[in-house]
Amino acid sequence: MKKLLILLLVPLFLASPDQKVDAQKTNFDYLDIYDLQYVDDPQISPDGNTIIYVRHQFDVMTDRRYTNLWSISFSGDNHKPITSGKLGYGTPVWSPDGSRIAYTSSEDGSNQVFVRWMDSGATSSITNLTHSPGNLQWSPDGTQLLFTINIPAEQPKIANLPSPPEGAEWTEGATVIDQVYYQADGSFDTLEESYSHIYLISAEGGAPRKLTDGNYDHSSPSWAPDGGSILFTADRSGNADLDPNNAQIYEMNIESGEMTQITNKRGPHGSPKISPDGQYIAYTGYEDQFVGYQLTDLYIMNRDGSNLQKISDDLDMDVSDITWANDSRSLYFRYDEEGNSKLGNIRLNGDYVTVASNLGTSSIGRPYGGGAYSVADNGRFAISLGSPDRPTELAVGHFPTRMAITQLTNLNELFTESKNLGVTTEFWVDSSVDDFEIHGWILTPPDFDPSQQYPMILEIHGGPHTNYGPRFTPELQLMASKGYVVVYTNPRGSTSYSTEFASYINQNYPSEDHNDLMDAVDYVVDLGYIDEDRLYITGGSGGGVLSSWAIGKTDRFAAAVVAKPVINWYSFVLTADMYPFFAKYWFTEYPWDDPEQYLERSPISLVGNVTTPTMLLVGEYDYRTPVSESQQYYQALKLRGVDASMVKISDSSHSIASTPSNLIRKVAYILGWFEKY
Ligand SMILES: CSCC[C@H](NC=O)C(=O)N[C@@H](CC(C)C)C(=O)N[C@@H](Cc1ccccc1)C(=O)O
Repeated sequence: MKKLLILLLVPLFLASPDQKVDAQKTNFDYLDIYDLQYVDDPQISPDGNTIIYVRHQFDVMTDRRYTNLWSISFSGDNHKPITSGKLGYGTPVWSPDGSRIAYTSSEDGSNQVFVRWMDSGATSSITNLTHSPGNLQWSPDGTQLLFTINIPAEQPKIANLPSPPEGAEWTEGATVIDQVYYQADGSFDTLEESYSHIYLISAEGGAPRKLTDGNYDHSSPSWAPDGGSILFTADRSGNADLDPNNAQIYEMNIESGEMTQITNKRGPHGSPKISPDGQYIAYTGYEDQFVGYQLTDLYIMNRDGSNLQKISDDLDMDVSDITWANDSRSLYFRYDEEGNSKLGNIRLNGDYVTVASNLGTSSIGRPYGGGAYSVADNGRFAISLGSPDRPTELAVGHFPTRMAITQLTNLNELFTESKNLGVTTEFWVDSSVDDFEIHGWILTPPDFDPSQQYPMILEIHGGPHTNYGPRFTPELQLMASKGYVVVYTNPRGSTSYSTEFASYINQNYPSEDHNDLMDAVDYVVDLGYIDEDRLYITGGSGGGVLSSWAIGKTDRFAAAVVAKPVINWYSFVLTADMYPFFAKYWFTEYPWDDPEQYLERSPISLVGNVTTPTMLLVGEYDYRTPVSESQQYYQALKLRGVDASMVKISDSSHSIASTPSNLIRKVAYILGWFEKY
């Protein structure tokens, strides 16, 4: 196994002014997507000696992503598969003594919990569930496992219908909906009303015991170190659907089932975890101000909820994925800083340090943040390590000794050795509106020569409270490999800079984020290698909002592809899957009470200015930004006589990139449209 040493903070990737292509290599192309392999969810054993990780691969024949579990030692030796085949294995968790792992798999046809004894390799499914398990957690003594499943509630019955005569072929029937959430992006069928409940099962199998009840969702279970109780979050007010963002922390005694509510401030209380010494509870969240962006902080409190303290005051970046250090004196956490996904360690007094940078995800789409890690009792850790130049690999380190991060896998070595990729260069530009500086990246084509003139694509991220960064992005690499300079930025509203920057667009979106995008375009055009007659603009979701807004404000773009946009906030909040959240947090009134507020921020209000040839592109089953949003814009453009087309991607939700062929279609239609103009 070849080991690569990576410095703790990898310096930023500056493009050489003149990129040389290797004649032995070929440019990255559509079908190459199927050859990529990604490391995800690395789980280090409690003694820090072995890492189990999830390997993602793609099957060109079935067009599916499949996952298997692999094992490797901390030294990089003994790299071997735990599972194989295309059935899907994931969410591995080590037993506290490191003798077993539990994981989920659909090997038996439906998703079940499996346990594997690591010394012998003996493996067995220990459940026989009718619904998929999640959130697997070993009890501290290793005898039991907690998990959650979604249990359907009783369905409404409004009509007494006659049965068809025997042998008759009638139409399917009707779908009766009376719950608040009846569609969720990613689930193509209408949702059944269901609630997430916590179950306990012996690690050797048998009948599971249901711990929670009622028509409430119970999430994020975790054990107390003595194994006598568990923590979880739930909104048991009875109004959780229409009044989101208000889950509280509960402690339940395992033996008696007695439940105590520990928190009561209005707002989300995420992932509660008890310190190994049993003294504190840590959780992530905020006190709800009913606006779109609210910084997620890290809190600690005593076991009974007293002495609540926010310990992440100095960070000003969202905290997620917390893990107590073994000595109960600090916590590990994930955060994004200036478009870079990081692992940090924070002491109880709020002092924090970066443990590792450049964490990566398994996305084949655009360069959004994220990543995964785990930490052993002795401070050894494993991360999913990203880079702009290759898919995510596995890396390890040792926090107490500040050991340099060591990359253990090189699953994509042959891929990177045989492909010419675009090169990512960072830039900052002063805002033309105020004192903010706007961060962006230029992805230049493999054979880039700055003395030549290139077409340019501005690609805009969604969220809007997310961030792009110098991360591997097959979607944008495909555009670069076809000869485009691709520019992407983090306009105001993006996370990973400051609360002030992210919350600027609270109930004010889109606004000066548009100016930030244009400042970035001006900056890159001024570098001298962009053909100003071939400026193109695209973006998805929130990026669809901003790209349609932009062509209503300027005609500088030769063509636009507006992907899965919101075009009309009034119709959006009454058709989108998460409508209670959007209506209550992104606007101050309901649409019928203040339609002006909705219209003035809707791209449809500017469609009368648009002359730019525009393609709409949307997944046929997009329930986040419904197809009707794209249709409104398409029909308005047609009525105005503007060149327009609309591409509906079959079998696609909002996450078009979750199926490789749909991602390929998305890029091919975007580039096909731009080539026309
Ligand atoms: C609690 S915030 C809910 C909004 C959510 N945020 C996640 O990023 C979201 O879906 N935002 C949309 C725009 C909104 C519906 C107007 C969005 O821009 N999505 C982004 C990010 C994303 C990527 C993959 C799956 C879900 C969201 C996008 O599609 O690029």
